Amino acid sequence: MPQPTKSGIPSPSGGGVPPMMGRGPGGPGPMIMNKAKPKQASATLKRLWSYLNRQRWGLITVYISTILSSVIALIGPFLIGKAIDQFIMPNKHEGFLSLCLLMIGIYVLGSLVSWVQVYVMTGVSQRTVLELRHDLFDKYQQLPLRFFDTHNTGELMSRTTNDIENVSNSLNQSVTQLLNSLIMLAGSLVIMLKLNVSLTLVSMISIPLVLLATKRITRVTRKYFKSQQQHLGELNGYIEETISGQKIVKLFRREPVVIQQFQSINRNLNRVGIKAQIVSGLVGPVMNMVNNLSFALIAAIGGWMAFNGHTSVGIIVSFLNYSKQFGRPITELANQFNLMQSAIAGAERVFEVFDLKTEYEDQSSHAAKLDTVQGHVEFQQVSFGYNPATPILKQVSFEAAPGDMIALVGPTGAGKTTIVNLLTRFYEIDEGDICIDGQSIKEMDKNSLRSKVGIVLQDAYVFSGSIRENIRFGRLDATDQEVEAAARLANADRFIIRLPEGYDTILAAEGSNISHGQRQLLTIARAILADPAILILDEATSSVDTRTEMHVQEAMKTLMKGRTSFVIAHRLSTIQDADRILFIRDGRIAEQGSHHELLEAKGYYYELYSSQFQRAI
Ligand SMILES: Nc1ncnc2c1ncn2[C@@H]1O[C@H](COP(=O)(O)OP(=O)(O)OP(=O)(O)O)[C@@H](O)[C@H]1O
Repeated sequence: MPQPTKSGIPSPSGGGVPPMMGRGPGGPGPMIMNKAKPKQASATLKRLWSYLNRQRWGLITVYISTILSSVIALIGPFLIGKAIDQFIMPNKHEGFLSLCLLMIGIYVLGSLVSWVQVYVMTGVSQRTVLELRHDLFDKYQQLPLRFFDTHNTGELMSRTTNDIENVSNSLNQSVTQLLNSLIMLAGSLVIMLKLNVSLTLVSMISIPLVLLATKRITRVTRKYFKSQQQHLGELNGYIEETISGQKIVKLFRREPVVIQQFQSINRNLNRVGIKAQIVSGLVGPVMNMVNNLSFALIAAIGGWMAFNGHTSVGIIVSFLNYSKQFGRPITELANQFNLMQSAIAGAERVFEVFDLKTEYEDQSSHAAKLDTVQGHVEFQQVSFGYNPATPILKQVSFEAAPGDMIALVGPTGAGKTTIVNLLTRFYEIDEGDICIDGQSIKEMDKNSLRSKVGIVLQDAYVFSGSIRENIRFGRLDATDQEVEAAARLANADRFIIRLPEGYDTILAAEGSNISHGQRQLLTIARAILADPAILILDEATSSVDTRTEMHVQEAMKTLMKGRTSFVIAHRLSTIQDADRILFIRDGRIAEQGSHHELLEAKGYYYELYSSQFQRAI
């Protein structure tokens, strides 16, 4: 079972520059986002709508309650006008109380319906973002490692949290308000036309002004909102890297540099944030100004008409109320369009990930599922580069018989890890072929292939959770007895039973409460439990003490028994009895043979061996 790696990027070696200094989102490779043509806002909205529309019944309830509350709001001013013209002006008391009670009843009902609308809409929008978050996380699990090489963790987290949160906030308000505004607009217009046509025409002067201003402002706000989200992603990425690399930051006393770099990213975010807020904040005052001007104009003209007996005071009061109601939805529509820009910006960043190809997309539905694997592995003229422009492996060919132990040695950066990365199809080869038991891995189902290949990485990765859960990650249906048996075979049992909580000890994030060697033993136990036919071992002997090293070596030997194993060896002492040693140099197999054959050949291996065991020769 392949172990999850945090990323495909080789872990920082602790050089003079902390890992977070140069790396940001983006970089070379074909899996980069944000380079695609900017999506049309309407296409994004349509996609967002398809998510929202999955809550059909909730939405229908929202529509009905919105229509009801809007109609109730439309009836109010009509009744006020009626009260003035029929009761107050003629000084008539009979029936006035009933009208007042009717008005109170209608407003109470209006509030109740609004509450239902808010309640249901909150559920609808929350479920929508729940699905969005689920689909995004699901997508992350299906993207090839290449994607994670070029995007940093914090930035991806930002998409899952901030961007989706933005969508949620906007959806919650916009859907109901948009509908409400449209109904109010249409309703007010119809009633106003009925009340007074010329005054209605005066009210409509503001519409083109509002439309023009909204169009201008929203275009700019969407750009700034998206930029704000991008900068926030960058900021989160930087925080994540700096916190993961705290040890190195402290060791190299780079706190001031890190703070300074953070400050620079923070300022950029602040700059864009201010712009986004200022521009979007313009909408309210601009709309209010237009509406107030139009209100004053109607009041003046209407007042003049009432003085001259062209219409009644009640009608003018009703009309003024409607003209306010007519102006409000226009302002709100403008505001909602503006707010929607933030949702669109967030959704665009989420959909960008959705549009990436998963690593299973090219896989044919007839891809072979492996049953039992003997473990015969053959590399045939394999060439590969992470980036097509820089080939890393060149024409690599070798063969391993079932149960063989193949050691890969050679200088750093020669391509040893790359060779094993290809065996699990973490990356696809450019040329040549890799066959397991005579069948090309290209034709195999990836999951099935990976279930036959176990990896124990140098950078032993454990999850937060109990020790038992961590070992069981190798095979989810394993019983407690099987988990413990695997731990015993891996020599991990000794340290586990000495812990106060034993197998139920909870490991902190990334296993920081146990030692590196212990983490390694756990990952060996995990691989034993998974029982793969083929094994990849990235030897980690440098960071553990001699006793632990002995335990790790012993456990690895147990693990390798009866399996085809590929061992990336850093110390040559451990691989002398390998069936074949491949000396990798500059992406090619420079030499291959047994330990003795290679010593006799007096080539690269001999040189390396001599430098490590000068006295032994
Ligand atoms: N994910 C990646 N994206 C791009 N280039 C990579 C990636 N991983 C490795 N490389 C490059 O590929 C080359 C081979 O790296 P690889 O990790 O296979 O070397 P290695 O022999 O395992 O080295 P080491 O002994 O230091 O682990 C190096 O030049 C490295 O920079």
